[in-house]
This record gives sequence, C-alpha cells and structure tokens, in this order.
Amino acid sequence: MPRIPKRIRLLLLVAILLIGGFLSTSIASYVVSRDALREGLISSALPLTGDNIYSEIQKDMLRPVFISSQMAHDTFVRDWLLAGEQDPTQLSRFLREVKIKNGTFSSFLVSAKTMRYYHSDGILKTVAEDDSRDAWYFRVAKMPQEFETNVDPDLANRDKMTIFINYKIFDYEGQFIGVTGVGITLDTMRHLLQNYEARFQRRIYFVNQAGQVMLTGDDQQARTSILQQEGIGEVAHKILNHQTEPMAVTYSLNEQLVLLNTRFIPELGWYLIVEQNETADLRPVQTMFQFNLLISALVTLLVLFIATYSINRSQSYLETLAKTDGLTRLLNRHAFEAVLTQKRSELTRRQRSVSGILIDIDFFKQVNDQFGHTAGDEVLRQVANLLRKTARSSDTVARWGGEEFVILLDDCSKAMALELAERLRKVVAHFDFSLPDSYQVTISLGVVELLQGETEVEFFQRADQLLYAAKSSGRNCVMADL
Ligand SMILES: Nc1nc2c(ncn2[C@@H]2O[C@H](COP(=O)(O)OP(=O)(O)OP(=O)(O)O)[C@@H](O)[C@H]2O)c(=O)[nH]1
Repeated sequence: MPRIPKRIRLLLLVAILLIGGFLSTSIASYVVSRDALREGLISSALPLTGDNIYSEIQKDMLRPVFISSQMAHDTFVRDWLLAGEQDPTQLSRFLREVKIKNGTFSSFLVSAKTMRYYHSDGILKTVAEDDSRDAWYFRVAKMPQEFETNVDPDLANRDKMTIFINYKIFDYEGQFIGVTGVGITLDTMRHLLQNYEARFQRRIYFVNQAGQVMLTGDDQQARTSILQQEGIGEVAHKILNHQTEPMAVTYSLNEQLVLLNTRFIPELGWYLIVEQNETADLRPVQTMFQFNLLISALVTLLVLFIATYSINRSQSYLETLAKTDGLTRLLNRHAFEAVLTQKRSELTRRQRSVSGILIDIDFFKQVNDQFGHTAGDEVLRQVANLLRKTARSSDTVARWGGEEFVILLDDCSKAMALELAERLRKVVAHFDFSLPDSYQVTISLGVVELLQGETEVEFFQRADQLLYAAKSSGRNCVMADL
C-alpha cells in the first residue's frame, strides 16, 4: 500500500475532526430540537386543543340543559300534563316557541301517563318499551339523576344525529310525570372541529366507545372504526380502554410519526381525538439541520483551504531555508550537490555539456585580519552578488563553503565556461568593494567539464586541482584542464 504523505494525513485528520465535530453537534441539536418539538406537541399543544374544544363543548351543552330545565319546571307544562293532556296543539305551540326562540333543532315531551311523544308539530308517536328506538325514555324514567345528555338519531328529523337533553318532569308532589327537553344537531360541533382543524393543522374527531368515528370536521368522512384503520388500529384498544385523564399516544403511518391526544367526554360518551403528523412541524427543524450541514461543509472547506495554504507556505519556506546559505542567500553546498546529482543523471540520458567553475577569494584571511569579520562578510555577500548577476539565469550558483563558491553551467561547453570564468574574474577585480586603502579583492577560478561516468568527488577533485594551480600561478586567474 502506498504511504500517505504526512501533510495529507494531517489534512485528513483535520477534515475528519471538523466533519465529525460539526456532524455530531448538528445531529445533536437536530435531535434535541425534534424531541423538544415532539414533547411540546405531546405534553402541551395537543392537550391544549383538547381542553379548548372540551370547554367549548361544555359551554355549548350548558345552554340546552338550562332550556330543558326551564321546560321541565314550567307550570304550564306540568298543569297541562296533570289536566290530562287535553289540547295537544297547546303543547305543540309551547314546544314550537321554545324551539324557535332558542334556535334548537328540536323540542319534545313524552308523557309518563299516555306514553305520547309530542314535538313542535303535534304527536309523533306513542313510545313502547319493546321498541329499541324508545329505549332511551325508559332508561331516563328509571335513572336516579334529573337529566342526561344522549346522542341519538332524531326520529322527528330524518334520523339526524342529535344531542338530546332528556329532563325529567315532576308534579308538585314530586311524582314523575314525563320527560322533556331539546335536541341540538352536531353541526355546531362540526363547525368547531373545522375551525380548530384549520387553525392548528390538526385532525380532530370523535369516536364512540366501540371505536366508530362519529363526528369529524369533514361531513363526508366515512364512519369506519378506528380499530380497523391502518396505523391507529395498533393503539385503538389503548384509547378505548382509557376514560380517566387525557392521554398521549403515538403511532406511525406511512413511516411518519403521528402524535395523538385523546380524552373521554362523559357528556357525549365519546372520545375526542386530536392528532397531528409531526412532519410538517419538523420541516423548519430539518431545514435548519440542512443549513447547519451546509455551513459546516463550507467552514470545513475553508479551514482545509487555509490549512493547505499555510502548510504549503511554511513547507516551501522551510525548504528554501534548508537550501539557502544564510549569509550570501546563494544555494548551500547540500542543495548544490542535489542539483549536480540531477544534472549528472540527465547527462547520461541527453547529449549535452555540463561545466563547473570553482571559485576562491584570494587572500581572504587577510581581509578578515585587516578589516575585521564584518567587512569580510560584506565582501562575501558582494562577491556572491557579482557571481549571481554575471552568470546566466540557468546557471546554478552556490556557496561551497568559507570563501569558496561554485557555479554549475548547464548546456555549456568548457570553452564557454572558460569565457564566463574570465568575465567573472574581471568583474570582481574591477569592482569597488569600498575597503580601506583601496584594497582590491580578486578571485581565482578552476574550470572543468563534467565527464561521462565521472563521480561528483572526481569532478570536484579536478576542479580543486585547477583552482590550486590558479593560486600557484599567482592568483586572480582562471585555470582549465586541457
Ligand atoms: N568573515 C568571514 N570569514 C570567513 C567565513 N568563512 C571562512 N572565513 C575565513 O576565510 C579565511 C580563509 O583563509 P584561507 O583558507 O587561509 O585562504 P586565503 O586567506 O583566502 O588564502 P588563499 O586561499 O590561499 O588565497 C579564513 O580565515 C576563514 O576564517 C565567513 O563566513 N565570514
């Protein structure tokens, strides 16, 4: 397996740390927000809707109870019953008045003596104990409490589902003499549900104790049982077996979570169900999550870009530092050797000449001794500058060590190298180094051409010998082999 460079490994590590960090905080904040939202819906929003609807229902139910109570205590009603139900039109008129005045759907009275069922248009029927549709009357006649609320189809109104307030009538001695009351349709409640559904984007409906859907905001909705419905069917038993406190239940439908709050409404004998699919509410949280991820990705890219840029910069700075001679800013010996190695390998592949010039400042010790080390350093810097300026840009100029320099001339014959060496010698010899007593610095040079198969050591040995020869010949001169 190829080794991954350290720099790439570092960048990978930074990327993994950033992505890991960002991902974990984004996911954690998403989960916290989602749970808080879910918790808010379950523990407060949905129960609150249930509470509101329940209190509105109670409010709506109180008025008919009050009207029914007044009817049951009306002296005309009681006197009319006790007088033997003489003129039914009188009672029908009374019932019609109540109905119109209070805007109820129907009004009725059943006499305990004659078993006649009166309504606003006259006598509807005679109730019979064996008729299941009249069972309500016999239940009310026997019940201990004064009134009840009952939901039944209205016989007088094409069997429309109606909430009846059944109020018992007693004579002045407290004897039971009949049942009266009013019926209100479920339309008011349906409007209530529609209103809440539109306002809160929640589904609100009633089911009876057998699980059958009794009333929804939408009139057309099928009256199926929740026991048979997909999703809610799983929790239907739990809902229908609970009649005390409001209860929160969740179920999933089409891979989405539905949050549900249910409460039993004793006045109706129905369960009020408020449910909400959390997906719509979660959308802003999901959008925020996606936005977080986008920002994280951008920040990660930016950090990686800055890190790559800084690493590259500091790396190239270190590389330059490692290759450069601190005093003269020329290449150092180590870097020069690398260039020479490369040129040698190229030489074997391509037919071209590579030459070298070894340069030494004459009597440099004297410069140091006479003018001090600082002046000596300045001379080194100036000689380096002269070499750099005079050589071609393709030539490699380096400080070989101490007061010695070397130039590698690519694609350059010995003759051309000799020419350059001579030019260098003259440039230095004529340069004003601004030393006291008009002291003139000179250089000696040895010129060699790199031979095929020659080692670096051999190459430098030959150059060194020529330089030595130049020194021996009186300095300030160039020596090249034959
Ligand atoms: N100021 C300064 N002096 C240096 C530096 N490096 C080497 N030298 C000095 O350069 C001098 C070289 O002296 P030698 O090798 O005796 O040669 P030379 O005096 O130049 O005499 P020839 O080479 O025979 O002409 C020594 O005194 C070193 O201390 C440097 O970086 N700065």
